[in-house]
Amino acid sequence: MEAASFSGVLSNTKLSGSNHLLNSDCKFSRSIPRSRYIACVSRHSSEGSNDVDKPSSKALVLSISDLNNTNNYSILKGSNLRKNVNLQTNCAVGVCTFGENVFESSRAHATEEKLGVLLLNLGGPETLNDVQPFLYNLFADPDIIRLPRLFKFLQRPLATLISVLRAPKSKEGYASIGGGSPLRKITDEQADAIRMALEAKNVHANVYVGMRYWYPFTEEAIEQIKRDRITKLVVLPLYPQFSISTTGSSIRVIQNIFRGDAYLSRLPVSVILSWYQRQGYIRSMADLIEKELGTFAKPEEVMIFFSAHGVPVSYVEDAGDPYKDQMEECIHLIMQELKARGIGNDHTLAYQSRVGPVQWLKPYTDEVLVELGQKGVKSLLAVPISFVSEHIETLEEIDMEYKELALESGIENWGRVPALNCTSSFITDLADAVVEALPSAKALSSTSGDTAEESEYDPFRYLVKLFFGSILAFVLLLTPKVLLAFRNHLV
Ligand SMILES: C=CC1=C(C)c2cc3[nH]c(cc4nc(cc5[nH]c(cc1n2)c(C)c5CCC(=O)O)C(CCC(=O)O)=C4C)c(C)c3C=C
Ligand SMILES: [Fe+2]
Repeated sequence: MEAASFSGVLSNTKLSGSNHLLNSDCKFSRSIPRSRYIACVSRHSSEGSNDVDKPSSKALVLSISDLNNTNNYSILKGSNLRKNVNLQTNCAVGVCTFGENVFESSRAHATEEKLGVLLLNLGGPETLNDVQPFLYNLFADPDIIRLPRLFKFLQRPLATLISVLRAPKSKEGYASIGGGSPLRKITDEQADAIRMALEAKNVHANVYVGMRYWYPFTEEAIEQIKRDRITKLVVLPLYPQFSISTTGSSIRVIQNIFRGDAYLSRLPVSVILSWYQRQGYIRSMADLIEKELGTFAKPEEVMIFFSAHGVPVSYVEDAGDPYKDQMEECIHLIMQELKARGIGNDHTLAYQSRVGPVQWLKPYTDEVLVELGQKGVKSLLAVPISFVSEHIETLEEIDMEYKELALESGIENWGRVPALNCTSSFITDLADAVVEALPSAKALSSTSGDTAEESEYDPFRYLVKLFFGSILAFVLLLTPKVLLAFRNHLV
């Protein structure tokens, strides 16, 4: 097989403003400078191929640009990003390295290499008391509530308002699955399993877990990485598909921390941006689906129902989030794999878990379930596809809410594919992804120089914007339509 190498640049520019994690007892309630980043991944290989594991000769350039500043990814739309998403189909793993083109790559190490793997995940409340502060952290993330620049100052008050309004409904959900999220436990188990799978390949690594919105926070994991004097790091988000709201948000946090730290900015790092196209993952998903189909009396009549976590349409259409394209590609690859095994069931994709009064990716899971029931579909297998661990949206939303809705709508036989969790073929594949990412690890910038945005910072302009922004926000928030929308969609 032709060897492929990945190279890229992940450069950032500091902006005025700050991010806060403000849950009451969070150790990291400190200002973290915001940054925007441009991540480019290019791939070089001398031979093209359609095989998932054999990269084509075209360079892959995946750019993620200007998250905070323009609040959109529009400069990528229709050009690089669309092209790249298609190219990524043939790519074994999308790897991004920090700073390669800009800064000198890491020199050979005189000291012994100490490998670290940082698993990124969302995090979830462990008790019902954690729910509101967890939601606060989530809604305070500018990659989750994407406010226009003029309204950025409303991020935290809005996060407080929405988290307080949403908390009772969320608490009910977490109460019904045992009083908290299983995410931390499962992710710890996955970390352990990946460490052992690497050991089996004679690769010795410390594996860390960094959550975006709850303990152990990404900041804590990075502190530990520093204490352990890791000399090379692979960052592996536990989201198969890239979204601004998941992998994008976590990478931004890492970048902000790394660029301000002398040790970290010199640490060679590879970031695996997405891995939904890896054969090991596709085959593991197909295995689970095949096994679960076997539990139905008439497996060939079962509708395979992929239910993906939704994102607001504006992420995809205005900000260029590749999530929808990657999701469709991912499902195509799984269905291809099933077909190769002689399984030709009908399938469909819908999006679940919408929050708030904006348009989310369609079709919506609840609406499609009703339609399928009305059309006479009798057997349905739900496949959660955005996430690789059991969590509230599989255990409560799919297993309870959607199941009930499906049965009410005329579907008689219901099944659900379990999350991959620690499935060994899947864990082995993630370990392979880590090993493949190692050669492209490069150090992030050690230069921090002021950026255009910083030098453009003008306190007078800021105050004027704040003044008019506040008036506009006040008027908007009091609009009966907005108030009603909040009430209907959050509680
Ligand atoms: C409001 C915007 C949200 C976006 C955008 C979003 C994207 C997104 N989320 C996941 C995965 C998970 N989300 C989880 C919980 C969760 N997500 C949101 C909101 C958005 N998610 C909320 C408010 C919550 C809390 C639960 C609730 O109140 O409904 C979780 C569960 C964690 C757990 O506790 O078990 C996961 C996992 C993806 C993959 C994604 C975009 C692609
Ligand atoms: Fe979510």
